[in-house]
Amino acid sequence: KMTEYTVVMVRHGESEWNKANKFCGWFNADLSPKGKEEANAAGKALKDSGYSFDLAYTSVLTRANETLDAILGELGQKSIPIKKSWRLNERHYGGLTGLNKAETAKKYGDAQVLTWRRSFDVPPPQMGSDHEYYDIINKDERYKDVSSEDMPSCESLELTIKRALPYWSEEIVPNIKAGKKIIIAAHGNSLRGIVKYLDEISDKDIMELNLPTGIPFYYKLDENMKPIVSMQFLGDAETVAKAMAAVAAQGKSK
Ligand SMILES: O=C(O)[C@H](O)COP(=O)(O)O
Repeated sequence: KMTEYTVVMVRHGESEWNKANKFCGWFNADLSPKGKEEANAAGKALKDSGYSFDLAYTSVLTRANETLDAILGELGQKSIPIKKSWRLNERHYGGLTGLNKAETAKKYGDAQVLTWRRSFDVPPPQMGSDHEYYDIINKDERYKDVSSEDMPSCESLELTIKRALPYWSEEIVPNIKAGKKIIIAAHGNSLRGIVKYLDEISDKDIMELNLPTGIPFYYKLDENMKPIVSMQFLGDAETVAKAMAAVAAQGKSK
């Protein structure tokens, strides 16, 4: 029989800054009440489908951590090991952090905002040390072990992939291959990076992918980590499509 590994991924539930339609990135926004419900529902959906996990991965951002906790709570699996890494963080939104996405589109145009949000290699403007959120992010204890070379001031998807993939390949993959059942609770763009890599999506086609909040999806991978089954959401197709379209629309002026 062919070796087959299942890995589950989930973008955190709606955050307070998703709700306010603000560029968030490395700002540590909390889950909104709706986001907490989404996280619980994600856990229930996984439970109903018979999932259990041996090991969980998440970023160092509270919205992803709390989503994971809610899921593991629903599964009755709060005691499995949880590994956190800044390498699974959302992409760093640089100078855009804290700006309203629709207002930014009004000011700079929908095309510019689409480039900032979804292009492969165009980073947003840098976050300077005079930025409102610079100290809050850069002096945060959770980054005390991140070297100054690794600490971003803005990230394109390409740069996000460059720091997320080593964690996937060197930390997560060996545990998948060891037979551990794994869940990764992370972010729209860090997960888009992993998905792009797994499915070999082109730099152009990845622009179209908008991950919804709080809906788990799974991959089935062969022994070379090539997808046998790609990105299957635990939710009906129409709900998923609507949630994806809503994410895409966040960056439009109206
Ligand atoms: O960081 C953010 O603002 C969101 O979590 C992801 O944003 P995006 O969908 O605009 O890339």
